[in-house]
Amino acid sequence: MSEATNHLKLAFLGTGSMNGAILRGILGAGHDPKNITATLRSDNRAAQLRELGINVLIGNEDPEANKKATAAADIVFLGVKPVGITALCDEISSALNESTVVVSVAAAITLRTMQEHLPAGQPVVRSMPNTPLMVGAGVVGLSAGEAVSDQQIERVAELFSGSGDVHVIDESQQNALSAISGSGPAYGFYLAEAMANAGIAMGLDEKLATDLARATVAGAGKMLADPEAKPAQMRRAVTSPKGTTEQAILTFDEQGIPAIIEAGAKAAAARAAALSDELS
Ligand SMILES: NC(=O)C1=CN([C@@H]2O[C@H](COP(=O)(O)OP(=O)(O)OC[C@H]3O[C@@H](n4cnc5c(N)ncnc54)[C@H](O)[C@@H]3O)[C@@H](O)[C@H]2O)C=CC1
Ligand SMILES: O=C(O)[C@@H]1CCC=N1
Repeated sequence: MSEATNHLKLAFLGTGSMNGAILRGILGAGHDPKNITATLRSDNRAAQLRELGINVLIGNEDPEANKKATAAADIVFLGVKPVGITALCDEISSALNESTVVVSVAAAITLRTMQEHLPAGQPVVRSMPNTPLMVGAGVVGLSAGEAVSDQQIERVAELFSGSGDVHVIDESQQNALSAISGSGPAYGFYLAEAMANAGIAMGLDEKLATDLARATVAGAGKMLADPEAKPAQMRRAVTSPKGTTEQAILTFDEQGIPAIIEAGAKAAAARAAALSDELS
């Protein structure tokens, strides 16, 4: 991380699963914790966050928490649920400097919707991160609003790039990206869950079955982390002709697993499109 980026003051408003993961990724990449303020609604997880050396403000104790964090920040990450984003934009508008970059991590909320609830000309970035950022293995898609300069989007990209792959994309691709990499960690966990249950169904005890599934999906994921990795080729390397894996893959294909995964991803993207309309 460059010195200039390390010195940026960051505010995380609504520090739950996703903003918490981004924050841990950024700290893991070496950002100075003293330059980070996180807000929470209640003090449930405040102690945990304070252990990271960052400043924590709690909304229930200080109604100005989000505004105070915003006023001191160069970049503000909005990490509340999609339904809460426009109210949060309204709440912080008066505390923003004209050069403060507002980055939303919310699914479905468009740049246009945010811009309508922020001062005219405010630089806004729509992002779709994922939780593996917290272990330095994340993915994020970024789309810049009209007022964002090249330097501002580069700074946001640099912040994320210490803990994951960054893709700057057209906003029209955000829902599809969200359906693959935003929701995708849940698909990986779902696969591990289903594999563990299959082991139990074949008589393994729960702990052994879960350990086998967890470590195997994690190991495959580690191999896939190589940017040159080719999933289909790697799958074939495990699949001996007339061997055991081949029987599993044939069964998956016969039962339509690839089409089921496509249908699931399309359903996620369609939900994002519907939410965009509902919350615009
Ligand atoms: N969980 C995930 O894997 C991903 C989530 N997202 C997006 O991240 C956003 C947050 O989702 P999660 O982190 O899963 O939810 P979460 O419920 O874990 O986190 C939201 C946090 O914001 C706090 N909060 C709500 N209103 C607040 C306010 N006005 N001021 C301060 N704090 C406030 C809540 O108490 C909670 O701690 C959503 O918009 C979602 O679309 C995006 C990509 C992946
Ligand atoms: O399920 C959700 O709405 C969020 C957005 C992408 C992943 N989790």
